[in-house]
Amino acid sequence: MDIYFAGSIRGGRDDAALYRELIALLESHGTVLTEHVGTDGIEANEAAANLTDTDIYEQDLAWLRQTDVVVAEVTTPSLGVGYELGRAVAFEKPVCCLYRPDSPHELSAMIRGNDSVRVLEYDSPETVRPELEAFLERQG
Ligand SMILES: O=c1[nH]c(=O)n([C@H]2C[C@H](O)[C@@H](COP(=O)(O)O)O2)cc1CO
Repeated sequence: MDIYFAGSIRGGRDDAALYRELIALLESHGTVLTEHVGTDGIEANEAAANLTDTDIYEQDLAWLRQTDVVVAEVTTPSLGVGYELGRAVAFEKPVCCLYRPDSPHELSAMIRGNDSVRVLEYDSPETVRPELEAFLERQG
C-alpha cells in the first residue's frame, strides 16, 4: 500500500521529530511516498538537489494521485498540508488526520467539518496506533 504522509514544512517544524515517529509506524504498513517530510534539513536537501518549488509541487501532486491513502499530522497548521488535503478529497482518496487537542492551534473547521476526512485526536504515536492501524487495514 502506498501512503502519502503530510506534515508541516514551511508552516513550522516544531513537530518534525513526531513526524519521523509516525512515518516509522506507517512504514510497517506500506511504502511512505513522502518520507522526506520527517527529515531534518529538508529544504536544504531539496535546494542541494536543485529542486524548484514547481518541481516539489509537481512531484507531490503525482504522489497524491498515485497514493492509496493519505495520513496527515495537522496539529501545526500548514497551507501546504491544507492544500494537499483538499486535493486528496477531490481525488477521492481515504484521508486520516491526526490532531493533538492539547495544542494552542484549534483545528480548522475545513478539516474537522469535512465528512470525507477521518480525524483522530491523540497524545502520542503509541496511543493513536490502534485506531490508525484499523484505518489503514480498512483501506488495504
Ligand atoms: O519543500 C517542501 N516539500 C514538500 O514536499 N512539501 C509538501 C509536503 C508537506 O506535506 C507539505 C508542507 O507544506 P508547507 O511547507 O506549506 O508547510 O507540502 C512542501 C515543501 C515546502 O513548502
